Amino acid sequence: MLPEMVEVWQETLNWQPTESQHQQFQRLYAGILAGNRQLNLTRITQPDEFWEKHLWDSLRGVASLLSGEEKPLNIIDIGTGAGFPGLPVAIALPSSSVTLLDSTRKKITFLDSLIPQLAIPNATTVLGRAEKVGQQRQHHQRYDIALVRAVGSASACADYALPFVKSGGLGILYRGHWSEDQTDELKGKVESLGGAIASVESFTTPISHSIRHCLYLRVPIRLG
Ligand SMILES: C[S@@+](CC[C@H](N)C(=O)[O-])C[C@H]1O[C@@H](n2cnc3c(N)ncnc32)[C@H](O)[C@@H]1O
Repeated sequence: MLPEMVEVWQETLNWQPTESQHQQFQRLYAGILAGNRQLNLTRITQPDEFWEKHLWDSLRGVASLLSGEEKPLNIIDIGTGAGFPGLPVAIALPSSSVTLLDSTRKKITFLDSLIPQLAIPNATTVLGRAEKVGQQRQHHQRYDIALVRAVGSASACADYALPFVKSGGLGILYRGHWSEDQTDELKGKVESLGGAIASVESFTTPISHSIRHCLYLRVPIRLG
């Protein structure tokens, strides 16, 4: 069973799951544990660790969207693996559409069986490589937000994410340790892709106090 962590959600993200969202998180945890018996999906299986690294960390990247009235957004999670950060985001933002993209067929097959069990009607999957799918008409510059966690270097993640992002939208890169020098190094890359580094947020996770960063890459509003 996952811990409820009501106060921690509230204090750290100014948000807490409803009872039905908490049940969806429980079903997600059970589904990942069951999937892990056949597939090597994640090393993170203990309840507290799963809560922190898969649920809380996934939602920390979109914290600013959680409180207040939800605006329906088109979101893609690139290299989603077993569904992170995309599935917790789809549960927390039920008015938004979340596309889960991965290049590994067995991961997408797993997600296709998991999504109906979790009753998440706003999540769908796409099988393919980000470099290719991001150039397809139905995906190119179609998303308000592109999320990328643990898929490669920051430069590669920016390369994957920004082609999906529409004018005025955001690429969100989930990183561990990060330095100002790395921001300076990434700046040219992001600008060559037509974006800008809007902000870098640094935080510690609530249980293990691990250091994390989120990089917010803005695609400017294109005129004309
Ligand atoms: C280390 S896992 C991270 C999974 C998840 N984002 C997380 O944080 O738990 C990386 C995933 O990215 C996928 N991947 C790697 N390169 C990719 C690409 N070019 N396009 C789409 N998916 C890719 C892999 O198949 C794998 O499932």
